[in-house]
Amino acid sequence: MFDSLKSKLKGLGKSASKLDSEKIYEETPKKKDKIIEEEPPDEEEELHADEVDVPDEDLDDDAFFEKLENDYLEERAKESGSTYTPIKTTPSNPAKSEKPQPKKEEKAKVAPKVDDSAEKKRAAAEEKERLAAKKKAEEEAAAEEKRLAKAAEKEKSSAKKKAKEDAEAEKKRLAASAEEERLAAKKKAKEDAEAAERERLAAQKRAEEEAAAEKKRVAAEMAALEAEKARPAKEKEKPAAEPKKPEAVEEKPISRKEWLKRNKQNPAETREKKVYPAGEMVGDSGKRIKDDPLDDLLDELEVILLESDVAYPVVQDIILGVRDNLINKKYGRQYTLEEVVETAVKESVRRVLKINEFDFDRWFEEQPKPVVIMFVGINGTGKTTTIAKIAKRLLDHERSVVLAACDTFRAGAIEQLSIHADRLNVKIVKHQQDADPSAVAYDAIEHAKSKRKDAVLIDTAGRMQTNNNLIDEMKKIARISKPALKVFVGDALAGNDAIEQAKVFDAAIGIDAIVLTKIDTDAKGGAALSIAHTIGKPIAFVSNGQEYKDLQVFDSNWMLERLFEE
Ligand SMILES: Nc1nc2c(ncn2[C@@H]2O[C@H](COP(=O)(O)OP(=O)(O)OP(=O)(O)O)[C@@H](O)[C@H]2O)c(=O)[nH]1
Repeated sequence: MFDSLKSKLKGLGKSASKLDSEKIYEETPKKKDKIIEEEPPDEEEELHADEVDVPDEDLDDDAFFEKLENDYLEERAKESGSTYTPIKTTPSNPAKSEKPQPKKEEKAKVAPKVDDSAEKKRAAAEEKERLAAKKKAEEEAAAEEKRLAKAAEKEKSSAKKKAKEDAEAEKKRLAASAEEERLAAKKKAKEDAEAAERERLAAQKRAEEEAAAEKKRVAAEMAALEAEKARPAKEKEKPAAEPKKPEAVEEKPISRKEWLKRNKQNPAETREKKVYPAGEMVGDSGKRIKDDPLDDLLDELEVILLESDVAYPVVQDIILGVRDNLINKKYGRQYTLEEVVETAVKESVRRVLKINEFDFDRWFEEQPKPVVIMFVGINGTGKTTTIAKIAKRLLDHERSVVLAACDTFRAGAIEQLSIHADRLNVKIVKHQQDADPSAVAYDAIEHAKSKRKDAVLIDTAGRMQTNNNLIDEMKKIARISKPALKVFVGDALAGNDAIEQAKVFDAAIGIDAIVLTKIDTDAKGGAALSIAHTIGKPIAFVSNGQEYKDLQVFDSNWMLERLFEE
C-alpha cells in the first residue's frame, strides 16, 4: 500500500520532504512555530532544495516517514545548536526489524495522514512559489542594478569622452590663436624692419649727398689752397703780414660830448638802451643828479677805461648806458655823486664780465671723449704757447692729450709744437710743411680715438682776419675736425684790434671761448672787456707769462680791480 505513495514521494523529491516536514510540524507545533519565525533559507539552500535525499526504497512507509522526520529534526537541531533526540516509533524495515508488522487497521489509520499532508503540500508549493518569486525579484533587482551600473558606466565613459573632446577642441583653439598671434607679430616685425631699412637707406642717401657736397667743397678749397701756395712768396706774405685795421676800429674816437650830441639828434639809431643800475644808492629821495656834474664824472671814467685798452665803442656803450640810468634820478645824501657814478660804471662792467665766465675744467669732464679743441687767432698772439699750457693743465688733471700740428704754413711752427710735445711727453701728429692741415687734424683725431686719448688740441696757422684764403682753410679744418670747442686766442695788447679779429673769426667758424694772452705785459686787460662785450663769448683763461703754469681761469672781479686800479 505504501509503494504508490513512496513512488509519488520519490517523484515529488523535495515536495515529499516538505510534505514530511509538514507532518512533523503538526506533531511538534513548537518546532513549527520556530521554523516559521526563522529566516527563509538562503539562495544556496533554495538552489539545492531539489537535492534532498529520498529515503531508501527498501524502508517501509512508517520507517520511511520516521527517517524523514528524524533527518529533519537532526538538521534543525544542528542549525539551532540544540540537542537532537531521534524519534523511534517503527522498525526501519520489516525484514531488518524484529518488531511485529502493524496491523491492517493501524496502517489504515495512517492513510488520512497522507490526505492532511496534501494541504501541507500545497502550502509547500506556495512557499516554493513565494521563494521562486522572491528569487525572481532578487534576480530582477540584481539585473536592474547591473543595468543601472552599466548605464552609469556608459554615462561616465561618454562624459569622459566628451571632456576629452572638449579639451582637445580647446587645445586646438588655443593653438590656432597662438599661431594667429605669432603670424601677426611676425608681420609687424617684418613691417618694422622694412620701415627701419627704408629710413636707413634714406639716411645713407642723405649722408652720401652730404659727403659728395663736402668732397666738392674740399676739392674747391684744395684748388684755392694750391693757388695760394703757387703765388710768389713775397706776394703771399705781404697781405698776411700787414694787419689791416678793421673799419669799426678805424672809427676815430670821439669825445663824450660829441657822442651825446649825436645821440640827442638820433637816439634810437645810435645806441641800444641798456640799464646800468647804481644799486641802493639811487632812489626816489635825496639829491637830484644833474647833467653837468654827471658828465664830468663820466668823462673821467671814460678816460680810465680807454687807458685800460677797452675798445672805444665799448666804452661809449657803457658810459652812455650809465648816464641814461642816472640822469635826473635822486641819490642818498650819505653818498657823494662821485661814489654813485663810479659804482654804477663798475656795476655795468662787472655785469659784462660776469656773464662771460667759463668753467673749462667742468665743461671738459662733461664732454664725450676725445674732446677736440681748435685754437685760432692772428700771428704771434700765443696760440702755440697756450696749447702747451692747456695740455699741461689736462695732464695735471690726469687726462691724456694728442697735439695736432696743423700750422703747416709757417716754417718752424711744427718744430715749435714738437718741442712742447717732447717737454710734456705727449703724442704729436704732424705732416710735412705745406701739407693739408685738415688731413693732419683728421689723423690726430683718428689716433686719439684708436688710442682712447681724452683730448686733441689743434694748433692752426696764425692769420690775419683779412686773409680770406687762410680764413677759408680754417673753416675747412673746423668742418673736418668738428671741434667741441673753438678757442679764439687774443692778445691783450691788441686793444681795439682784438674786437675786430674776434668778430671775423666768430663769423667764420663760430667762436666758443676766448683766451686772452700777455696779460702780464703792461696791458690792463681792457681787451677782455671789449671782446666779451662785443661777441658775448666767455673768457676761459688769461695767460700771464711764458711758463706752462702761467695760465689762469678768468675771474671777473680780478679783472675789474685791474681795470680800475690806480
Ligand atoms: N709775456 C708773454 N708772452 C707770451 C704769452 N703767451 C705767448 N707769449 C709769447 O708770444 C710769442 C708768440 O707765441 P706763440 O705761441 O708762438 O704764438 P702763435 O700764436 O703760436 O704764433 P704763430 O705761430 O705765429 O701763429 C712767444 O714768444 C711766446 O713766448 C704770455 O702770456 N705772456
